[in-house]
Amino acid sequence: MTFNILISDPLSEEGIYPLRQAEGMNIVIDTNSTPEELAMKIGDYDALLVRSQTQVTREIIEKGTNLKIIGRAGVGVDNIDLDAATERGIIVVNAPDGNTNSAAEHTMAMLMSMARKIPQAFNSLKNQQWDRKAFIGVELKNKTLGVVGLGRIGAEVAARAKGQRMNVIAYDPFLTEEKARKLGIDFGSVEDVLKAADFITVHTPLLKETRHLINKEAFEIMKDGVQIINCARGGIIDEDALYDAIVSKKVAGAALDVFEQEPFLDHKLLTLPEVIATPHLGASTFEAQESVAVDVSIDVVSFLNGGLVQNPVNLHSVSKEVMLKIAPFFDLSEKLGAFLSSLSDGVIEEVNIFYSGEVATNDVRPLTRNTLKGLLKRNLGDHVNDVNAKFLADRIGIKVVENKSSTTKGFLNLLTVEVKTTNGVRRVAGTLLNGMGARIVKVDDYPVDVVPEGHLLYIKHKDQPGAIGRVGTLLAKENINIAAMQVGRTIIGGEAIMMLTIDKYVDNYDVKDLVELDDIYEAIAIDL
Ligand SMILES: NC(=O)C1=CN([C@@H]2O[C@H](COP(=O)(O)OP(=O)(O)OC[C@H]3O[C@@H](n4cnc5c(N)ncnc54)[C@H](O)[C@@H]3O)[C@@H](O)[C@H]2O)C=CC1
Ligand SMILES: O=C(O)CCC(=O)C(=O)O
Repeated sequence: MTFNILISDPLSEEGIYPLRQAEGMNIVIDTNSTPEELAMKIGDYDALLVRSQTQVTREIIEKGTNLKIIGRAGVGVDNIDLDAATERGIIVVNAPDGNTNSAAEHTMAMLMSMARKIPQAFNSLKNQQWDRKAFIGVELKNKTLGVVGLGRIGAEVAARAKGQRMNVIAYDPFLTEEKARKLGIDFGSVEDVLKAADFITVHTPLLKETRHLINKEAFEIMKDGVQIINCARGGIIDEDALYDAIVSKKVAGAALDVFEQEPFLDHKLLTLPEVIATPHLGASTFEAQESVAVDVSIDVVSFLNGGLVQNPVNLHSVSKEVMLKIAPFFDLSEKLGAFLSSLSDGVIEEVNIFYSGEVATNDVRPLTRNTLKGLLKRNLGDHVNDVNAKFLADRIGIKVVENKSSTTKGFLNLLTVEVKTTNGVRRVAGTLLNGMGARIVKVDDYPVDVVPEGHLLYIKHKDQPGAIGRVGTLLAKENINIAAMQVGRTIIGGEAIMMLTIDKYVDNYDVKDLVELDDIYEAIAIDL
């Protein structure tokens, strides 16, 4: 099988080695297309690899009819319409660790350059001026660095600033007093950080909550003469407010690697001598570029070959150890969902999934997604996958509830799926038998022992002599051969079920005559 891979931003050639080495990867590097051209050709590709320049808009994603995976060689995914990708079942992966060090080093380079006015002094010297008075800087030692966002990069910057003998105060929604103490830094609210700092550096993603986090009001509570760094994302700082704060001398310096609109050639902030800037170079080192390209290439190859990914962005991930424990249940969970999609009728309102036994001690969300995939595929088609199954269930208005119990009767592990529809409740339970594979062990309240694969027939009947014979005779007339059969009942002479494995595909129309027979109540074809 051959996969077409489009690389639309410059990626490190060494970094894409895992792609080049993998079998069946047809790699096209095209970094010059306009958005319109990209939209025209994206339909030919299975995977798209980008850095921050390509805007992967909803339009491009919707035209990517064969697209299965988008790889972002870097951290920020604000250039990718994640909702559109999720809706279409396209997985987005990134490379969150590969450029942390480079971005932290760039932040420190910007901090020091700004504090000592190095770019301004260099420019002056190039203009043949030997001016030693205009470029008096400030020391970092004993000054306070305020870090807003203490994630991977923020934490690295904080550690380096301490090496410069700075005091560090940080705010991050996940930062506790204890963690701060361990790192040897102070912690406080955003306001505390803004009020205390001589230098402020932001390291959050650009989100609704962080857009213009540093705005006019924020500048007002800062110390006079504060200096600001943004090597995270344009838009976290309100550029108009920053301009005014510099002009009014509230802010003595700004070091910017990222901007609200990129790329640009003219920017009003660059007319101010207090501002130094780089064109989004935080991750631009050989090491970082190789590392991020390797990370996404490995994920793309693995995913296209049916394997797991390390850094999914629009899919909840679990650790490798958990994945190893729950992976044996993947197929069973999807089959239980598929079984119920045939067994139940009416509009699905609620899905309850009960995990019992050892499996329940793990994070089972990937299994829940798989169950939903099996359940929804019959009506929504093959585009339902791990990425969009939960999204689609939510959109349709299906309530999904996970229930866990570490004990179970009889089986080491038991997965029970219950579907409530406008017509009632149906339930199926399955397990993995040691060395014997998956089994369906209960349908509604009836115990059975059925291998969940192939063409199955579920028949509900009265538990009395002759019922099985009548079913066999009618199926023989239709040339439907029975390969295996299981009968389950709760009380003698009451209602019972037959689970038949048959040798050919049939649909409910093919078996409609069964329910005309005496004492046969339901006959449903189930294809797994
Ligand atoms: N200039 C460049 O070339 C590069 C820029 N970046 C950008 O740097 C930023 C940080 O990247 P990482 O450290 O890898 O991300 P990360 O996910 O490790 O850290 C982000 C932190 O921001 C925190 N946060 C979220 N909302 C917040 C809020 N309202 N206030 C304070 N903190 C908040 C999060 O809790 C998290 O700890 C991202 O925007 C990323 O895109 C990353 C690499 C290179
Ligand atoms: O690809 C790049 O150079 C930008 C890196 C970046 O901004 C990120 O990883 O968030």
